[in-house]
Amino acid sequence: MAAPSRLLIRGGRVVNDDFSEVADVLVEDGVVRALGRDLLPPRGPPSGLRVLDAAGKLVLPGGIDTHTHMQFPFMGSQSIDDFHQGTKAALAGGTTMILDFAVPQKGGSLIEAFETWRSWADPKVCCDYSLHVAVTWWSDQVKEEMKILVHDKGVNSFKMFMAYKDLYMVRDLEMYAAFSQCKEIGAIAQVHAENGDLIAEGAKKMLALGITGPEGHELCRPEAVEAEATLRAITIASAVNCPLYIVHVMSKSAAKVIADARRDGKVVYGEPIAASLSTDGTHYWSKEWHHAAHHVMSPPLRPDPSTPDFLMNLLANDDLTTTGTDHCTFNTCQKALGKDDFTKIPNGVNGVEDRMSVIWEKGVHSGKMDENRFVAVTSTNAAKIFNLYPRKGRIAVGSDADIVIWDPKATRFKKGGIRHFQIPRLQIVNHIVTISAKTHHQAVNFNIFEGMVCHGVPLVTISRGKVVYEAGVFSVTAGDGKFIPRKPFAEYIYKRIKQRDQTCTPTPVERAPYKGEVTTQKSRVTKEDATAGTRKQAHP
Ligand SMILES: NC(=O)NCCC(=O)O
Ligand SMILES: [Zn+2]
Ligand SMILES: [Zn+2]
Repeated sequence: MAAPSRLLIRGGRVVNDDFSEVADVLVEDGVVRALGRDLLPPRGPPSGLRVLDAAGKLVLPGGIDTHTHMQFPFMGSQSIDDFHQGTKAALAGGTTMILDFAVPQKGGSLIEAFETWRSWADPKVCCDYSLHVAVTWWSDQVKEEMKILVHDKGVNSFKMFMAYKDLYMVRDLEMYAAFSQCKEIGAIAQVHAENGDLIAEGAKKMLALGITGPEGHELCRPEAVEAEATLRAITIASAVNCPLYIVHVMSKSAAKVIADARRDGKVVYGEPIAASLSTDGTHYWSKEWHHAAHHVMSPPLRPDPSTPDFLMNLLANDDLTTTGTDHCTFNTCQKALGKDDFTKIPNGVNGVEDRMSVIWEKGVHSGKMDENRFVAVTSTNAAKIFNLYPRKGRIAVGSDADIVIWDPKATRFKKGGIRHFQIPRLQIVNHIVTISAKTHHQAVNFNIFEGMVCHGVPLVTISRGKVVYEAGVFSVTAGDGKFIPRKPFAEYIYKRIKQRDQTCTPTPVERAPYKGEVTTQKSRVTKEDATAGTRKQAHP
């Protein structure tokens, strides 16, 4: 990346998760150097300082998308957004960091998977990124590799799949072992919570009924299948006092399980995604096969149309904590691998470019959350959980200058008549964005948010001090983004865990030794003994 420029973002309303204030932000060498009123000298900007006027706009920490799958080899295909186009699209939507997943095959090395993903991402990424690593099987080698990944490679989160039977699915005892190791090395356990056995049986049943279309995908994995696995994962994590993060919360039932667990004091976090917060599973019944197929993801979107509102309310009140997208895109011809059998449709939807505007629209514009909560759920909470805070997820002196100048007002430029202008590949009318596959920057040829009108618009995106996207134009090159290593034992999640280890570990009851008679133990109980025993009990 070219030498970071000096920037002064002037007069905007700086929004953090806990506080908003009108202030200038001075950016130098990729970080925030100063924050305050009237930072511009009265004689004007010194040479080499670019001034961005943010009056009337919001100045937000860049978004952190906690869940993406760029160029993921999956279900006989590879997701079409690679680390280049996918991260460029992220920047256009106001997201300045993604957390992607390195996923080894069963029996494969976690470290090799991690290095493979790095070799794909490093030369291509346009925004900063980090990697979660999946645990798809269990052995001493996996246990050791988790430790190495944490100590030497900057990983502090491991994901277990409870679904995708025979591919990635792990069983309860494997999860117990993996969660125990996470706790030992200071990582957070993540789960894709769905009962893989029930799904496999349900899928057979649907196919036997002649249901081969995308509706079969939802029918074989109803809400209870997600809720049961969510509760099971929380129960296992709680048994080993390990912090747990439930990825892609898709249903009201699963969200209720998480909310109940949090109210019970469990250290568990739920991540709804842009899709589950704004659209629903009625699309699976569309008469257009390609339309229905483009919504196929796991867990599925829910046919209950009250789901998005419900999840957004829980996100607003902290029952749910972060937001991702599970951005894992496949073009129509790739989805068509499953044209005769829904189980073969590559799973995944878009969202990396859309998340910020969608959550603004459905969360803030709707009145469910304020601008500070918006920042909490789109960046700060993720930064805290994954130990990136306050480098990321905050605008403060010393933080990385990952900043978005955000226009929250639909008609602020209007002075008589509609100001309607078109800038390359982004259609804005009075700064209202209408999402469309025709104008988005994502590689995929379909957008599940097609036609959604959003009032919150990223005008300028700044990545580590450099303006990378402005008025529809990119100034970024593949490889400009950086891998951001993460340290273990994030205080935000581990303070409670450590304290509980000290104070909540069971201790034996101190009592005088039993001095009475003890029956002799027999190596094998005969039928006569058993009968005699029963008689003895019945007539003491
Ligand atoms: N979610 C999905 O459908 N595709 C990506 C893989 C996963 O996260 O389960
Ligand atoms: Zn998943
Ligand atoms: Zn995923």
